[in-house]
Amino acid sequence: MTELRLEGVSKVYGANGTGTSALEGVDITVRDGEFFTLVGPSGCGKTTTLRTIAGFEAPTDGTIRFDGREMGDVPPERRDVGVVFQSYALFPHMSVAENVGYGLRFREPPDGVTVDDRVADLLELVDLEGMGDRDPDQLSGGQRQRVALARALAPAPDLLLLDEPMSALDAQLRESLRRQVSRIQSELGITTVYVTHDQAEALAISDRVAVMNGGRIEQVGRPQEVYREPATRFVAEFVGDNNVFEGDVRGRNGEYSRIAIDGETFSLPSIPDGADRVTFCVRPGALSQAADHNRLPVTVETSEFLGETVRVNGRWNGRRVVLQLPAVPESAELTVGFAPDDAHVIDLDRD
Ligand SMILES: Nc1ncnc2c1ncn2[C@@H]1O[C@H](COP(=O)(O)OP(=O)(O)OP(=O)(O)O)[C@@H](O)[C@H]1O
Repeated sequence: MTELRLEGVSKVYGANGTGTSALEGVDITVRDGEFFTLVGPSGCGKTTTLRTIAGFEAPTDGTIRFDGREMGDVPPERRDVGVVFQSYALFPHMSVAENVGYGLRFREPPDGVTVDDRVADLLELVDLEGMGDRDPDQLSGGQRQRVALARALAPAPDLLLLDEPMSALDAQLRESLRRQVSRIQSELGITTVYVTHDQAEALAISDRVAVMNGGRIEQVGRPQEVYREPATRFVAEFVGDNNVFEGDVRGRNGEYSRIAIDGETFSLPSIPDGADRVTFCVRPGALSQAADHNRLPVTVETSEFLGETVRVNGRWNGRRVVLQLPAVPESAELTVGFAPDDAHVIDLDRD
């Protein structure tokens, strides 16, 4: 099994590196057996990162190592990497079994088993036993992606790379495939890098997540860390709904700091001396009408019924505010508050 390391990896497309800068100094360590996800908006460099790991693109700068071994001169077919792309990319004129067996064209099956046995094992692993004789066009989208996964896993690669493998599927199928991928990954214990623009999917499926933006890594952490303790404003706003505020630090009040925003005073957990400005965030679920601290009046603009809760979009002094309430509010004006400990400080500045 394999540890993957990216050290200062940059990529500039175009002749002589004069075109688009897609990656800027990306440092990532993916631990042996880990399910690691690259998440970020369209164009942030996720696919480019995956393609440089696979060897389909050469980095302009930096180093990629598998278990300490530099991959610079190693071509893709000698990297022991299984890749699954967004589109199914199955061969339409080959049966399901032939598609899976195609993964073994460069390599003998592991442990001396026959190709047929290996293909049968893999079809069982992806819950497609008995479907080997079908053509790809006799399968659903989810089943085709499972064939693609079986094909990638056939030669027992050291590393599995998945580039938005579920994005062409409907929501229900996506969730069921997500559970299957998760089960298979932990059964095999294979080091996996997964790419998605869907932050909810990233949080649900990963051991750790790297949030990318503009070719850079904004934060790497466990899903709970990235969600509860975003390191940057971008992460706070990209991962789940959030409210980000900026205020002036106005001294202490016991164990709390006093913060002024538009002349109103708020209490936050104690802020280190020397900071004049603070950027902090409060999750929608932490803003409640019952809270008696840090109250702010909100003008409701839209309400979205989500089943268990209602997402309310509103404004406070011109700022966008998102609330998560148990029911659609009865009035267009309401006051909510938050407990100081529910605020997370993102950034501190001096004037
Ligand atoms: N072959 C290429 N030639 C030139 N520029 C490219 C090429 N591939 C990607 N880019 C550019 O590099 C940047 C990163 O693209 P990349 O595909 O890695 O992003 P992404 O995060 O995977 O986006 P998406 O989620 O839309 O697939 C973008 O600005 C893109 O336009």
